Amino acid sequence: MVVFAVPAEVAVILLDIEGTTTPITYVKDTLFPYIRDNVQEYLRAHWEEEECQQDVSLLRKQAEEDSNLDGVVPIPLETGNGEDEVEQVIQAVVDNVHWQMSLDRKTTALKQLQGHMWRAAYATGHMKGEFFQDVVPAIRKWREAGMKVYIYSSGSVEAQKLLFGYSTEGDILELFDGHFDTKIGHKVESESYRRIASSIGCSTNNVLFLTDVTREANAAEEADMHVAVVVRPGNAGLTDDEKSYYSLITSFNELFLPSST
Ligand SMILES: CSCCC(=O)C(=O)COP(=O)(O)O
Ligand SMILES: [Mg+2]
Repeated sequence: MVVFAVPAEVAVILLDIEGTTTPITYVKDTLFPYIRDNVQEYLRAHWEEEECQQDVSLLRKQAEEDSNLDGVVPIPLETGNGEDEVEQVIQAVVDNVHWQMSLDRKTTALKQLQGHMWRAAYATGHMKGEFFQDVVPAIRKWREAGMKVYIYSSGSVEAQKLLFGYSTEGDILELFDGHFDTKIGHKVESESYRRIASSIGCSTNNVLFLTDVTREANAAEEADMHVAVVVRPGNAGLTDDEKSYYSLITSFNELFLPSST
């Protein structure tokens, strides 16, 4: 087994979700289809609620920022012109969400709506969060060794809490010291990692970030975090240069903590 020796200065392990703790197939075959199939019905059922209107406003603002992108679907303002107009706006939101998802965009607006939609699906037992089998035992071991463990995902903090709160392993939220999403900044920007360390109250070099995406690893490393790239079944392939540059792990069991015997 290949071993990644965690540097002694590391006190915090920061984890990505999709492709790191959780199979990409779970996200692509369970989480995302639920959104595609249910977004229209969800919007019709919740349209009058403040939370839903806030989600729509954020998506509208994002569509304005995206106006130069190919295929973007603008979301018109509702002027109070009756049910037909509401249906047209809902259809625009549905088309915008489908368009963003076809590109696997990680905008805060899309992720916020998705988090709100998954709430009902988890609470009714329709979905349960899934993890690679090494994940939960390893996190328990790290915590016993005194490590703090945080999540940083493009999925909204609410969506993260649902995934870990309603999972095949039960409610395992207690295993995490905190959660970050794109509200702190995008995962491919190094400033986001500086903000995370500052919010935790440590230096960036006290943090080890585990992710499947090399652009994220690169941004974290630029901020002076330690990184290892996680290679899991179903993840995107790495180039030869990436394979030789990054420390790679295929299981959390390959992390060797300084206190391990
Ligand atoms: C609860 S996370 C849902 C998955 C998701 O929406 C996503 O975009 C995953 O991105 P990650 O940053 O975890 O790779
Ligand atoms: Mg990922």
